[in-house]
Amino acid sequence: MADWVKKAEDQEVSKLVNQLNIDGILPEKSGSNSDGNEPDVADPAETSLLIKILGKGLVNTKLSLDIQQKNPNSPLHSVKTFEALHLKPELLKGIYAMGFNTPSKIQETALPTLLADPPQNMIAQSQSGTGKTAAFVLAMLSRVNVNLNYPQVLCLSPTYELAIQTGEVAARMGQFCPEIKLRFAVRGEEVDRNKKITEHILIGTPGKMLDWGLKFRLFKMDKVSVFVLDEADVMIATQGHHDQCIRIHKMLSPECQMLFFSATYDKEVMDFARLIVSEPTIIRLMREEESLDNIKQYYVKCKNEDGKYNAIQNVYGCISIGQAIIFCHTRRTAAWLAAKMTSDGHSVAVLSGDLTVEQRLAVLDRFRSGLEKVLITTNVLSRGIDIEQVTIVVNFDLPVDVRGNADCETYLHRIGRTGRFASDGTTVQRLLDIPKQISNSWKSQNLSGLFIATLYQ
Ligand SMILES: Nc1ncnc2c1ncn2[C@@H]1O[C@H](COP(=O)(O)OP(=O)(O)OP(=O)(O)O)[C@@H](O)[C@H]1O
Repeated sequence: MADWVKKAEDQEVSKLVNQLNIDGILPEKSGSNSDGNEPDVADPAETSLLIKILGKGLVNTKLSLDIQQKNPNSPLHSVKTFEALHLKPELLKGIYAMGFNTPSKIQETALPTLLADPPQNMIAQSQSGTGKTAAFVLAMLSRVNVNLNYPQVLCLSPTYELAIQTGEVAARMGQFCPEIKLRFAVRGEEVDRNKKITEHILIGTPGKMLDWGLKFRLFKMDKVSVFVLDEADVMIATQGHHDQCIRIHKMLSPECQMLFFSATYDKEVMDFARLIVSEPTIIRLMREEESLDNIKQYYVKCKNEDGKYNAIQNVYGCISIGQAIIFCHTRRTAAWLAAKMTSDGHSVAVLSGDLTVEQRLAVLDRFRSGLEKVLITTNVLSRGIDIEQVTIVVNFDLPVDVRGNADCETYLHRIGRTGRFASDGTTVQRLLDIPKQISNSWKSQNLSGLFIATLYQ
């Protein structure tokens, strides 16, 4: 991320954005955040959960895999069918019952390594929805020895909700293997401290796992044979989780198979991975470069928020718009804009960080089904959420990072349909193509702010 911003800052558009009077609309960096006038930031765990729940099944991709092997003794191969993995028949039945016919792109290569004997360590990075969870859950279920009644598999997730999601996949995939016992190590789960844990698989959050394994010694960490660290990128972003994961990792035996999964590719994630996983096979599904060919970008210079509002009215006055998403910097601006647009007769929904995940899902459901035509939101919705029928994206406020610099990556996520972009900066270059010529009808009078609209064709 930091590299990306650096790269972007070197480029003209970034300078252009920074020259603008964005500071004037930045909220104060300190002080109370109860008035909704601070930048609304996305919580990575909540975003991840939202993406999972909203996901419409497997993301099919023709992208190539980047594979690196640290252990030359581990032969690498890929499979085109689940049968080729020689799984227990009950597990195969579970996979088919879930509607999986063939392995996904990442599963083709990851599964043989995940299931190999002797076990191999793995770091896998690929975007949300490409089949990572299904892959490691299958490995977890296949490694269990049901004759040994103690935890053999630990799976760490960053939050309660994400752990439950993984557990549900495990329960469905293992539905024909009732002898495999699973337990959640999450808040609210109480244990009898005088009894050892007998379940084979523990899925939970790092704090609870440390309590059960280290503080109360309810199972032996060094007897665990598979350790899965899921959503490692979100884990790092969650206060304290990084250190707890490392504490757990230190207690595992050197023979334990270490598996590490992440949807992002930042250096920080990779550094963390290297601490946890020795001699890994690294599998990365390259990120797709979003084609911006069918997207036209316009900017309108405006004096202030009222000027931006007039610009929106102009847009609505001169073209017919299906559905629109409007991004604001703060909840307060979002609420102000929503009130104004509503009073002008627009059907408006607001999605900001003060809503629970359930409420956000409800708002998105209504918007997706067309009940509202305008969705006003903040950075809580910048990544990974794809609403097909949206024809215009408006950056009422341009995204800035915590230091107040242009956040070009977030800009790209906002305007892109799926949030999938190349990491090599080529799309940044395309930002320079923002047409300098502005349609007359979009132009408002005294210009100093900036407003960018993106039209899908
Ligand atoms: N081989 C497959 N065939 C069909 N559907 C699949 C297959 N593997 C996974 N899926 C489905 O695709 C969706 C995404 O899979 P999965 O949750 O494993 O991806 P992921 O990469 O872990 O995503 P996330 O990072 O959001 O957790 C799920 O609905 C899952 O049931």
